[in-house]
Amino acid sequence: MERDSSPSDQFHRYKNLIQNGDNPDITKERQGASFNLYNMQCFVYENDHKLQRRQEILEFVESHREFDDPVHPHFLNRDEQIDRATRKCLAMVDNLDAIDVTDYFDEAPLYQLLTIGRELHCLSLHYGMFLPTIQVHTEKSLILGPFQMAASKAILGTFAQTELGHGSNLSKLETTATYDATTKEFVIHTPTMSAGKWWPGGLGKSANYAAVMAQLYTSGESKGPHLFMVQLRDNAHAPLPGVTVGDIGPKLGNNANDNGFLIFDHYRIPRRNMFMKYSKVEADGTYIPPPHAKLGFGAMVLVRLLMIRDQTCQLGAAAVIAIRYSAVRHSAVRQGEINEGEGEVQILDYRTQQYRLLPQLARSFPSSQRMRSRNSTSKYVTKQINNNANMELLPELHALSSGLKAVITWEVAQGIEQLRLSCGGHGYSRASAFPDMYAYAVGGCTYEGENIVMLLQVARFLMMIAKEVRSGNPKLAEIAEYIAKPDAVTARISSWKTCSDEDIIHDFEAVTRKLIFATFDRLTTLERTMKKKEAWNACSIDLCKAARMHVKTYLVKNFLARVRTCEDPASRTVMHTLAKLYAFDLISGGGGHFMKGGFLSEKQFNEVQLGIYEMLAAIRPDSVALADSWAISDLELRSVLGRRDGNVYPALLEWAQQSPLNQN
Ligand SMILES: CCCCCCCC(=O)SCCNC(=O)CCNC(=O)[C@H](O)C(C)(C)COP(=O)(O)OP(=O)(O)OC[C@H]1O[C@@H](n2cnc3c(N)ncnc32)[C@H](O)[C@@H]1OP(=O)(O)O
Ligand SMILES: Cc1cc2nc3c(=O)[nH]c(=O)nc-3n(C[C@H](O)[C@H](O)[C@H](O)COP(=O)(O)OP(=O)(O)OC[C@H]3O[C@@H](n4cnc5c(N)ncnc54)[C@H](O)[C@@H]3O)c2cc1C
Repeated sequence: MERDSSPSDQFHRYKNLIQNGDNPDITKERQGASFNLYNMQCFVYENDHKLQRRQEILEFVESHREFDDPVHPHFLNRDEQIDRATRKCLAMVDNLDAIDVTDYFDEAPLYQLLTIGRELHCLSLHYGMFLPTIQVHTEKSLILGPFQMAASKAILGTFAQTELGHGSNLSKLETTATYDATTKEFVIHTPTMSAGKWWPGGLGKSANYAAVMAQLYTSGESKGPHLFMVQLRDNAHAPLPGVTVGDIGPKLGNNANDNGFLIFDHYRIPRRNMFMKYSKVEADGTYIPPPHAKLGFGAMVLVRLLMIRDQTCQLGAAAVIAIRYSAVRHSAVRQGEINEGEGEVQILDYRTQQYRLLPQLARSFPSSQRMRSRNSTSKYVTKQINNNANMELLPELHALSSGLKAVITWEVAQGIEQLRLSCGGHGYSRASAFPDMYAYAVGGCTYEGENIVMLLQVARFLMMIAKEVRSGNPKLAEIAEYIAKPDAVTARISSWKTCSDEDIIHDFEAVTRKLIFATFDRLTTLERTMKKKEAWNACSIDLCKAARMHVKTYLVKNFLARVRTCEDPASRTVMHTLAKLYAFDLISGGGGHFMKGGFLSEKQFNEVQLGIYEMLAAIRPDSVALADSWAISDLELRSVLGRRDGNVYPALLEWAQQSPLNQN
């Protein structure tokens, strides 16, 4: 039987209805902004040079055909996804001149987003961890060879640390590297099933080398986990004898990445393949320890810092999508009319919708800003370690990177989910980009240090500071100076219009201090009757709460400080309101901590709630322009719902048209 019309015909009939030009609602929103978009974008990206570089990189990618996608990636199967990502990846690294490759925080991630998209791929670990491991852990005199080979892709590597049985607890890893002084080799071995490496990205099919974390044994003694450079596959890419390797199968996301497993059977590598910048094994087997026991974990610290910025940008992009969509979407049901009879409203006008969107938008700014200065802190710390063997800043950097990683990846993942829900049914479609964003972001809560485990590392640092403060002889890191300030009995917060930045900071610091000392007192009391580790476990929920609050206080202080540097008054005004919304929303969410002991009165708490509602109304007219201030191109956003021109419905039809089910 002949059909009236194919899906394709029907689609083309609709396509004729596509309007030319931008959606009028979104244009009107842009015209109503209270600030100059360019000035705001310069503030967000710190200067116009960075903004200009974003545009140049976009133009470069758009003008190179090898970055095109003949088929929309959403409609590919896993093999095709891996092929596509690999092809793009190679094109990307063949054109590295387009970017400043040393700019890990801005240009490199942007370039990758524009070329491949939002997912880990076959070379993510090569560039994200293998190269940094070589940089951080190879002796200066030896670095050139391996670095050049890795940089030129003569070898492709991954970072193989996690095992089937142990991921967080590095001290219990089971893979062994036993030094044989007679042959001057290490024997790498997987002694049990749980010792098999599991998860390393790019290991399944792509990598021919790995930085392998293994327990070092020399002269019959165990020396703890150390890193080794291990060749896994030969020139024909077949696994070498003694190496069993493969892919671990599909995951929640990042399926273009071939995460893999790895088993060693008494596999021998030369002595020089141990990464010996900090600790060494001499030819006769003598062990030389590192200047600081945890220097071997340096590459992880660097990647945690990189993740913070990258993940925050995902939240920014998710907020852009949801805000733009909320400006073009109208509520069609009668109860959706705010004033009956006046017709449908933009969903952006619902206060509940603003409450879903704007705190997430606010959340996306502070951590992205701070990462720029964290970048210089990490460079400074690395320099100190390299030049002077100065380890003093290491605990601070570890606590800060672990804490920010844990708080931000969690907030980003939750934020993306909230923003997805705010887009109703269309948020559930992959066309929106939310499912891919969420899958990417939520992985960050686990990899590079499971979030709770990371918070407990921050708590260790805070308990150490609390102990020093109580002993009256504190040696305080900059991020912890407030812990030694005198107690405050009452909160200062008042109406959002009148309360100062100092008032907000005062209250955050006071509440965090109380939380830290209450936890410290509970811990020390329990330690009188329990073993230390049992007492720690009994207190661990409070320890995590204190750690989270410490990180949030840090973020609030830095957001407010950054806003003060904004030179354009109109941009500063709206950013300041956004920073206050961020702080007030945190107080509202953490009300229990603030109201404990009557620190924040009920009247003040009501002011906070009312302040949030009023700030939502104040920011509402600027919300689309604020989303635009992220300066994210459509290619980077990869979302039908978030397109700049707001022409969502025809684009959704066009996207669905590519489904293989519609091809016959
Ligand atoms: C593009 C890139 C994509 C990335 C993809 C993902 C790649 C990966 O996931 S790779 C695998 C990542 N794995 C991890 O992150 C594992 C997480 N676990 C760890 O880091 C550790 O086991 C950890 C920190 C939890 C505990 O370490 P452990 O040796 O047991 O130490 P612990 O006994 O708790 O603490 C010892 C001391 O060392 C300190 N310390 C621990 N780590 C560090 C560090 N990195 N730097 C400085 N100090 C540190 C602690 O602060 C503590 O100090 P103190 O005694 O003064 O309080
Ligand atoms: C997408 C993805 C990519 C990855 N890529 C790599 C890679 O390239 N290379 C690599 O080596 N690894 C990689 N991993 C592994 C990753 O680093 C580990 O999964 C991560 O470190 C957590 O370890 P785990 O899986 O053993 O979790 P576990 O430690 O088993 O955690 C399970 C639960 O136990 C809790 N827990 C564990 N220890 C404690 C504690 N001391 N106190 C309180 N609670 C605790 C955790 O909070 C969590 O709730 C990847 C993982 C994912 C998901």
